[in-house]
Order: sequence, then C-alpha cells, then structure tokens
Amino acid sequence: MITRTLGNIAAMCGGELLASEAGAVDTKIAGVVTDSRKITPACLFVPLAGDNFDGHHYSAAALAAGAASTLWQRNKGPAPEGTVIVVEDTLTALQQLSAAYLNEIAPHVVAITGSNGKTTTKDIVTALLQGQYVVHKTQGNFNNHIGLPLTILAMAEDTEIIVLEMGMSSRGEIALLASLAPPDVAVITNVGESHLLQLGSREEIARAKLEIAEGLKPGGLLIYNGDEPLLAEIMLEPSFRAPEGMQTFRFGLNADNDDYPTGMMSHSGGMTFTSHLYEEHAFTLPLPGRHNVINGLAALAVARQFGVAEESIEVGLSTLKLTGMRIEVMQTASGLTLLNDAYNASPTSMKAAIDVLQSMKCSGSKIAVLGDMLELGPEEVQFHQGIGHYLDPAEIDLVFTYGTLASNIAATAKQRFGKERVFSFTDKAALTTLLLNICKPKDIVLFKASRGMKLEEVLNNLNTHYQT
Ligand SMILES: CC(=O)N[C@H]1[C@@H](OP(=O)(O)OP(=O)(O)OC[C@H]2O[C@@H](n3ccc(=O)[nH]c3=O)[C@H](O)[C@@H]2O)O[C@H](CO)[C@@H](O)[C@@H]1O[C@H](C)C(=O)N[C@@H](C)C(=O)N[C@H](CCC(=O)N[C@@H](CCC[C@@H](N)C(=O)O)C(=O)O)C(=O)O
Ligand SMILES: Nc1ncnc2c1ncn2[C@@H]1O[C@H](COP(=O)(O)OP(=O)(O)OP(=O)(O)O)[C@@H](O)[C@H]1O
Ligand SMILES: C[C@@H](N)C(=O)N[C@H](C)C(=O)O
Repeated sequence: MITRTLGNIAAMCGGELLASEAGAVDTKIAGVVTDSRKITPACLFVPLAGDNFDGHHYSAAALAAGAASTLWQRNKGPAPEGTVIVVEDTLTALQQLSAAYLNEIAPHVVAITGSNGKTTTKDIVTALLQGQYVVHKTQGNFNNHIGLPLTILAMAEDTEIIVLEMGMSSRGEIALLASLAPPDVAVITNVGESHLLQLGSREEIARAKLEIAEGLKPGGLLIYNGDEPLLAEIMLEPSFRAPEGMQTFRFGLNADNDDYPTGMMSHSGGMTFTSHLYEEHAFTLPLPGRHNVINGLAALAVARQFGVAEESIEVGLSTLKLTGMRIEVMQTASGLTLLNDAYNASPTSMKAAIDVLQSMKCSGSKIAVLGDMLELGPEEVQFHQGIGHYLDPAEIDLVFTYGTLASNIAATAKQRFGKERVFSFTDKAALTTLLLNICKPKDIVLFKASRGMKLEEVLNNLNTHYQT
C-alpha cells in the first residue's frame, strides 16, 4: 500500500497542506481509508460524499482514531483541527493520487472488463501470473471510480503486474478508469445485458466496453471475445480511436478465433479442456461451466503475453483462489449440493448457470432457485420470460422463483413444467421453509439472482440446516 510523506501526497493529488505542527510535511502516511469506522494507524482519510453520508462529517473522528491526516474539500467549510490537505474535490483527488502512485510504481497494467466474467477472469489471470511475477489484483468487486483507485493505492511498492477490473454502468466510465490506469493489456470478456437499463442497447454496452481499448497504451494488446460481432463491427467504424500499434487477440468458442476450445469435459472437479493453441496439454479449471473455459482462454492469452510457459499453466491453475458466489459448488454435510451463483445475474449469466445445472449428474432432484435480474430496462419482463422458456423440464425437476420480476420465469416455466413443479415467492422466509421441506440429500440446488436480491441469505439458511 501507498506510504508517502504528507508533502508528497499533497503534490500527488494537487492539494494544499495545512500543517498543524512543524515537520508535518515529512509525516509519513500508510495507506488510504474512506470509511472512518475502518481507520488504520497513520492512514490518510479521504472523505467522500455518498448517497447516504458525507464522509466530511467524520474527518475529525478519523483523526481522533489515528489517521495521520485527512483530505478536506474546499467547499465543505472550515477544516477540522489537525493536519489537513485541502483539495477542490476529494473524489478527484483520490483518483489523481492513485494515478500518480501507479505512475511511480509503474507495474504492467492488465485491465479486464465485460458484462460477465471480470472477477472470475481476474482470479484466473492472477493465478497464472503469480508464479513468475509480483501481482496485485482487484479485491472482491472493487471495479468502479472509487474501487479502482483504492485498489491501486493498496498496491505494494514491488508490484510488477496489477490486474484491474474495470466496471461500468454508463458510457465514459471505463474511459475514466482507463485514463487513471492505461492498460498494457485489456480484456473484454463478453457483451451481455448487464446495465441495459442505463445503456439502452447491447451496442451501447459494447461501445462502453471498447473504451478500454481506446485507453490502451500505444502498442497495447486487446484480448476480446471474438464470438461477439458487435465488438469487431464497432472497431471498424471511423469513430473508433484505436491506439497506435494496437494488437488484437480473439478468443471464444468459434474456430475462427485465435484460440478456441478443441475439447471440454465437465467433471466433479470442474472443467478439463484443450484449446487450439494448447493441443498438447489438457488444463483443468476448478470451476464448472463452459463459460468458465472461455474465461480461461482469455486468461491464457494474458499469461502468454507475459511469457508464462505452457508447462507452468497447470501449476498456475492449481493455485487459483476464486472469489466466492460465482457458480461456487458447496457440499453440505448431509450430501446436498448447493450451487452458489448468487453474486449477480443477467440473462447471459443465468443461462450459463442453468446450463451447468442441467449438465450435472444427479441421483436426487435438480432444483433451480432463480431471483430477479435487475437493471435490464424496458424489456425486463421479456428477459425473465425467456429464462422460463430456457429451463428444460427434462433436465430440471423443480423451479422456485424469488421476486416480482422472477415470477415471470415461473409463469412461463409452468407452461411446460406444470404448476406442481414451479413455485413463486416474494418472501424469503416462505421460500426457505418450502425448500427445507423439499430438499433431500443428493439433490442439487442452484441459487442465482442479481446482487440486490441477496439470495445468498436463503442459501445460507439451507447450508446451515443441512450441516447435520
Ligand atoms: C462511497 C462508498 O464507498 N460507499 C460505500 C458505503 O455506502 P454507504 O451508503 O454506507 O455510505 P455513503 O456512500 O453514503 O457514504 C459516503 C462515505 O462516507 C463514509 N462514511 C460513512 C459513515 C461513517 O460513519 N463514516 C464514513 O466514513 C463511507 O465510508 C463513504 O466513503 O458502504 C456500502 C456498504 O459497504 C458500500 O457498498 C458503498 O460502496 C459504494 C457502492 C462503492 O462504489 N464502493 C466502491 C469501493 C466499489 O467499487 N464497490 C463495489 C461495487 C462497484 C459496482 O457496483 N460496480 C458495477 C459497475 C460500475 C457501476 C458504476 N456506475 C457505479 O456507480 O458503481 C458492477 O456492475 O460491478 C463493491 O462494493 O462491490
Ligand atoms: N463468460 C461468461 N459468460 C456468462 N456468464 C458468466 C461468464 N463468466 C462468469 N459468468 C457468470 O456471471 C456472474 C458474475 O461472474 P463474475 O463476478 O466473474 O463477473 P463480473 O463481470 O465481475 O460480474 P459483475 O459485473 O456482476 O461484478 C456469475 O454468475 C458467473 O458464473
Ligand atoms: C450496482 C451494480 N453494480 C449491480 O451489481 N447491479 C445489479 C444488477 C444489482 O444491483 O443487483
């Protein structure tokens, strides 16, 4: 994490140091914190104005709790007692500080965006690179205008490669993130439906994702999903501003890509696959689903760019530490299998999860528990109805839905499953009670919904109950 003197910090973020004592300019800070309830010794507190609180109300408390200094936005009135760095805008200052720190450490930058798979692909890339390099990566899902700067500022001084998730829900957001951390290598995992509400069309989503390409350093490499025609089409438009010497690499299922699977096998340990560029080696991902093989191909392309030898890949994959709740397979003590895919959902990722459930061997019942998919815009009902049609009554035994939008999944599923196999809820307690009455050891239960539904609360109740 960043350790610099207050004089350095003021210069790096364009602030004015108001020293409360002689020598304060040489006081060293250790790390940056934006929550006064999580102060660490000698940190720099950065107050941010949010939807529910204004961090400036907590600057004095932060200093009292051990922060070495606090930024202070000029238009917020008199600064608190203590050593303060006054700035025009604290969020902008946080971003400028992170860009300056990144420039000083100067690691290679790998940036990953896409509607689905950013976090998973980031985890796989990190596993492949960390055997040869000092790697720092986005923690959890810190992928926006606040999370990315915090990720950079948490980087150690000896970092050689930083792997950054770049998320968006509007045009221009990825352009900003790429300006703070211009990538050497950029990955676009796919173009789905996430944030259609704000973007309006999949084409606009694709244009937003391609901002990461326009932000590449000269000669940088764009690794993108070649199965998505929108990306190649937009890159051919005169308005697309490709950086000088931009290289490209296409991955995907189709054989016209630079790399594609030549064999895939699903098993209890995950997915084993071979690919066009690695015909001699079968690699194993400890993750189910062919969508994760596609994520794996993107990650392999990154590793190849940094000279990771084919012989090192299997070892790298064996060190993979996956962020939870992304098709995470959980076994209860009683033998019930829970597929925890509750972190987020959009039609593309929900279909991918259903594919996993429908392809699994099961001596009990296969049960899908599906919740609302949010931020899909005016066609949200149709998207949910489409999921109802996608469910195969020959492969899935019972369907439970949670949420108002998800009731459209139930309504269309009933047409082929029959009403005795489909249950619709808007209350988690009632959903939990029926699941507890129905689920038996050997069953497999998939949980999937958007983040806002917090469907893991139901999964956790089952997990607790079935531990005996
Ligand atoms: C600003 C902030 O960090 N807020 C977090 C806070 O929210 P809360 O509502 O409680 O507080 P406020 O934001 O109103 O508070 C303002 C600040 O005041 C601080 N504070 C408050 C009380 C107090 O006593 N002392 C204080 O110091 C407070 O800490 C604030 O700094 O807590 C929530 C619960 O933990 C957090 O969720 C909330 O974080 C916000 C949402 C945030 O943006 N956090 C980033 C670090 C981040 O990266 N979060 C990611 C999610 C990112 C994401 O959604 N990505 C999208 C794509 C990008 C969309 C983009 N347009 C966008 O707007 O984000 C995606 O699809 O992936 C994460 O947490 O996973
Ligand atoms: N390539 C893919 N195609 C379809 N679904 C995917 C793909 N990769 C991951 N998923 C699914 O999408 C969901 C989110 O995965 P992950 O967190 O890796 O993506 P993300 O882009 O970081 O998501 P978010 O933007 O919601 O944070 C999970 O359900 C996961 O199983
Ligand atoms: C907040 C945004 N990153 C997100 O995850 N949206 C989903 C759809 C949600 O809020 O559930």
